[in-house]
Amino acid sequence: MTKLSVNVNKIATLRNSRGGNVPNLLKVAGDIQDFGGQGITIHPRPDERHIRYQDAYDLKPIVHTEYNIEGNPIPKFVDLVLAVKPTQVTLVPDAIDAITSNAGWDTKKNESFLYEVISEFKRNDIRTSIFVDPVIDMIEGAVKTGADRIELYTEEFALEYGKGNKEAITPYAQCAQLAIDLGLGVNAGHDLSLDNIQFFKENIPGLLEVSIGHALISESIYLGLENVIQMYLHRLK
Ligand SMILES: CC(=O)[C@@H](O)[C@H](O)COP(=O)(O)O
Ligand SMILES: NCC(=O)COP(=O)(O)O
Repeated sequence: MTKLSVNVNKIATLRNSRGGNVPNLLKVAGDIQDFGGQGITIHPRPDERHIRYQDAYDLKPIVHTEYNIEGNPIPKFVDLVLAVKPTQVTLVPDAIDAITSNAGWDTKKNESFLYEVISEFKRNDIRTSIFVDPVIDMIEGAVKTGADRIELYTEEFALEYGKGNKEAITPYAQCAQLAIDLGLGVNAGHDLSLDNIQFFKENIPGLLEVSIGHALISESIYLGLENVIQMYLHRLK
């Protein structure tokens, strides 16, 4: 079974745009789990433009499914994760000013750095995953970092699949199989959506978890809009 972990960054983006508490991030996280979501993912960025560091603490008692915190392991992030103790930490090499995650780790160049931070998280019983491009060398390098899992960075797949290029799945399927053969668990995320998720799932062996935010929240708006318009019209009669 593949678990669905819902990334709630976009809920925090909307909340922060007005400075109040609407939408209420904690309520949304609770509702997602009540509706069957099997995990909550957050990706606090250093500028706290969506998830604030305080949110990571506030969500801890709310998340009774899998709690996944993603981010670049700068000291402030490492301290946060060690204090919150989520189920899983996913390490992402995003630059401070990146608009969103845009690359996986070079697991060969960063092997000793990753090995050290991963060891610290593992000593604290936090499962570790590292964000990687679907490149065989990077999967081989990932094993040496001691990570429990990889998260395949799926933006390229999503882009190509959207253009009709189903062959784009091939490097992902090969890397997933290699990861399994080498003893790594396989997660995936970035730009997965209702359009591409079934094809991705059907073609990736041993897919343990997907984390989905941007598309899922957008789809929730599209699919909820008609209902809400009708509710307003009813009140305006
Ligand atoms: C790690 C990853 O793939 C990202 O998709 C991510 O967590 C989303 O971050 P933003 O919501 O800041 O774009
Ligand atoms: N790890 C990927 C994630 O959490 C969500 O990515 P996206 O669906 O917002 O692109």
